[in-house]
Amino acid sequence: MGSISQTRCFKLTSCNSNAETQNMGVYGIMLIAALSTLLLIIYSCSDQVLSTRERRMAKSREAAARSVRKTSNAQKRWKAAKDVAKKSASGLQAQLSRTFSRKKDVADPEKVKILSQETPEVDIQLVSHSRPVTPNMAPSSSPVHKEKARGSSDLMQMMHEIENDPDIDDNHNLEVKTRDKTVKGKASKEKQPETHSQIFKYAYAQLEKEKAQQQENKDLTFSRVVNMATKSEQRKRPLMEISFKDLTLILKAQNKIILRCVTGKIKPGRITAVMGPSGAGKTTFLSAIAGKAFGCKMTGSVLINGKAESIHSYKKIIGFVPQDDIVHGNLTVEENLRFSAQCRLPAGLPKPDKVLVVERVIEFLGLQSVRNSLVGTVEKRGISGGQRKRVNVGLEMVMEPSLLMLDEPTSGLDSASSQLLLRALKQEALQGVNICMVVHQPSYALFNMFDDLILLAKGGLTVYHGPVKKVEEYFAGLGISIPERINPPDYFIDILEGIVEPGGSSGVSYKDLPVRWMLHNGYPVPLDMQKCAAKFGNLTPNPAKEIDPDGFGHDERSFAGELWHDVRHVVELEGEKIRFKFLKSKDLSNRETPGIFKQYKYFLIRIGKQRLRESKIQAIDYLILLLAGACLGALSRGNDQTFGGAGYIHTVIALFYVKLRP
Ligand SMILES: Nc1ncnc2c1ncn2[C@@H]1O[C@H](COP(=O)(O)OP(=O)(O)OP(=O)(O)O)[C@@H](O)[C@H]1O
Repeated sequence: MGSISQTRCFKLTSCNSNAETQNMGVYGIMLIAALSTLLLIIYSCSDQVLSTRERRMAKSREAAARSVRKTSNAQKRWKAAKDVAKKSASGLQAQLSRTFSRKKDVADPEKVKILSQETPEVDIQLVSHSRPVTPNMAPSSSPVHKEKARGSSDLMQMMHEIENDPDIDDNHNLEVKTRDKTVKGKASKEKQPETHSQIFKYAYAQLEKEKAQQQENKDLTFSRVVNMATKSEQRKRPLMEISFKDLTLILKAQNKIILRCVTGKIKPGRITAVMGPSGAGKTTFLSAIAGKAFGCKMTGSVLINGKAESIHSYKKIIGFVPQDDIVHGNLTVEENLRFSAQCRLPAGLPKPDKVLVVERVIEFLGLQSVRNSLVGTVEKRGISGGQRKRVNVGLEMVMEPSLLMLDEPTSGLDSASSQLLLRALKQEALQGVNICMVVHQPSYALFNMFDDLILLAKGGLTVYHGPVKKVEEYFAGLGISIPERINPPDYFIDILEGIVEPGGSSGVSYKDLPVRWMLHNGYPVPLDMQKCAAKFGNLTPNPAKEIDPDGFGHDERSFAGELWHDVRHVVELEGEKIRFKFLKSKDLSNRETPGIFKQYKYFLIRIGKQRLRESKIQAIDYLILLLAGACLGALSRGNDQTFGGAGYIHTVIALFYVKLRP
């Protein structure tokens, strides 16, 4: 009698096919074990791959920075020594010429007159050292004189050599010697630095040079600084002056006016602050200038460099920093900036110059200490709020814009961080960038760092637009003087909010201020404001078009009519956004950014990095899924009739479970 017990078959090749005895469970367990191990490896090593790579890069960058710093310090010491040598040389000259003249006086009183005429020539000859000192000028008889003259001659020789030494460059045109080749400044002209270390040496050398230049500029007049800035080696940016006339914006959905009759100009090389009470239309104003006021009907005109062109034609050289974050939380500070620079700087710009731009922005914004830190997400904390704000601004600064608009970049920052940001923006303005930013009640120190001010009242009306230095004078002219120990911007906002009654003899109410501004500049006053204008004895001969400030066309609509209006508005709004994103208007920016494939490549690299950083979370997800699948699979055995359908269902349930996980 043979045994009826079945032996389990583990080896597929030796089993009868489809035999009941095939033990597939073992293969399942092996597969699950292998996958779990792989996921555990990913979980524990994914961060390591990136961080090891970053550490290596950081090391080579730091070495490059150290080497450049060392060279720069050596040059500074050399310059100082040269200055001292120059000083002693001129001291010696003065002494020599004094001695010569005295000698001549004593030796030949007849020649005093002639000598006094010739002395300057002696000096010139000594300084230039182009000709030997003639015997009749330098007495040769005295050994002391001979010694002095020789000393002076040697010194001048040395000076001359220093001046003409090609290896020593006053302008810190640093020569970066690497193991295999020499990388000279100005990468775009010379041979390109190739390795990571060479590129950083080049970038840091340029930065040192710029710093030295700034140091020299400190003592110069403003016009000379501007002159030098425009002559500097940094690429010149096209200048953009934006003038706007009677700019009025009406919210289509609610037929509500949110900006009214705003007239003025924002200029290149200046920082304009837009201030006003909450809801005054500051963000709307910025959006209108940037061509991003979606869902609004805009009237009036916006001119670019005096021409009626579409602002969209300059999209590539306009930076816009919105109130909300635009940074990627799971990238480091440097990666965020680099990605923005790669996609938005001119395609033809050599890589070292792109690195230089990023390094310059990191330096300006004081982000060196957190350059390798993750920006951070809700789940994973990263850099501080203030640093995050600065990275937001940096994302737009690295694209080297000509017009930079910022919506409340200093909100939530302490005074020191705000000033640091403003100083960085001042540097940008020196490059001819037109900067316009919304600020909320800045400190007095910060307020004085702006060049121009646009003060808006509720309803989007202008109260003042002009230099910051003249705002107090203007209000004083209206009889509004700022009380002592009160911060002027705080006082203006309090008046415009209606919290504080403007003092003084004029009896001006905050509601009168927009009309006063219109009358002050001779702008046409809208009909509905004429009554107010009459109070001040002025009526404009050509009043502006009448608009109902609280909206217009309050026609009663049926429910269907209202629904149709809303749907049409939503469709129009989306259409505007799509047109803005995808429709190409004539490009007048004169900048060729990387093509679609190159941008896609950068995008893939960025996504790859982000996924790798998220892989810890993903690995846990898949591990849970795997274990859930294994447990549920074990409960339901597949056979020829069901094809393991129940197992699939359980797997789908497990997948849902994983995806629903917070
Ligand atoms: N798309 C929109 N939909 C509805 N209302 C809008 C829209 N855009 C602007 N507004 C309204 O227009 C007015 C001005 O808004 P805006 O954001 O420009 O003000 P703000 O001065 O920047 O305010 P804050 O200082 O509080 O940011 C507000 O009353 C706002 O509600």
